[in-house]
Amino acid sequence: MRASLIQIGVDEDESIDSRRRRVAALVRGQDDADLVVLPELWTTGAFAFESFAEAAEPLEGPTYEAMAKAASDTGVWLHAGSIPERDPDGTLYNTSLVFSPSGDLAAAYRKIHRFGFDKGEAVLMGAGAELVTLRLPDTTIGIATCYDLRFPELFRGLVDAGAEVFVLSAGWPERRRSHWTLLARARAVENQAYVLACGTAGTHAGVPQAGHSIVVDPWGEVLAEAGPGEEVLTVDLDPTKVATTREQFPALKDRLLGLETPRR
Ligand SMILES: NC(=O)CCC(=O)C(=O)O
Repeated sequence: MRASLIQIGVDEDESIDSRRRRVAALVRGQDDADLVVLPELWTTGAFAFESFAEAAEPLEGPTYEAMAKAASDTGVWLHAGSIPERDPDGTLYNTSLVFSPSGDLAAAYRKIHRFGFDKGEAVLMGAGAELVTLRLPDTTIGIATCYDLRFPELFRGLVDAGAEVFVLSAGWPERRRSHWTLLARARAVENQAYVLACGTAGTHAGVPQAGHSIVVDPWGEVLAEAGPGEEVLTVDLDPTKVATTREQFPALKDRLLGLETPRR
């Protein structure tokens, strides 16, 4: 299974419309991939809080339309990153969209852990309440967004729901890049799962982005890591490695706490 993570440069000198067209063209260039992954809130930038309300879209808004078409034109599964979604009741959500190769919406995930403590996303957006997994032809993906990476219980929940590959869109800042790499590897090791973590490059709202999108295997080895700029990171995964790792080193079976306590 080939995955391409498109680490988009998100700077303020490019309009949202122009970036949307550019990203659609980048997706269309990945026709040898099975799964293409985009970052969090790449239309506005994850830290451009002031622009969320104005840029918010209904679920089936312009980004949905452009990405559904890009997925079907290219014939790939497309995790289109997240959009600032405006629910019909007016609430904003940080919502990730996944399209099938025919351009149908296969999954939508509203970010559960909102970043910003008592400001920014944490006060401007509502919290999602549902874990989301999706069966692809060769594996089951579990979806998470950026700050979620700090909450291991979310990933355990995804494992209990069958996830073998975590797909995480992010807009992670350079300031905390060491946490990004460490946490991506930790989530892979503790869950014996692949982690595909796609971030942004560039600077928006005065916050330099970390880049360094990363793919980690179920043993915690880094298979590929991007640099700081805009880049496409392509990697071949072997989904059977998840089951093999879990059989050969069955630590997940020794869980004693939680909802699904195995008995041996
Ligand atoms: N957009 C985010 O969720 C940022 C998360 C972050 O900066 C951190 O966890 O550190």
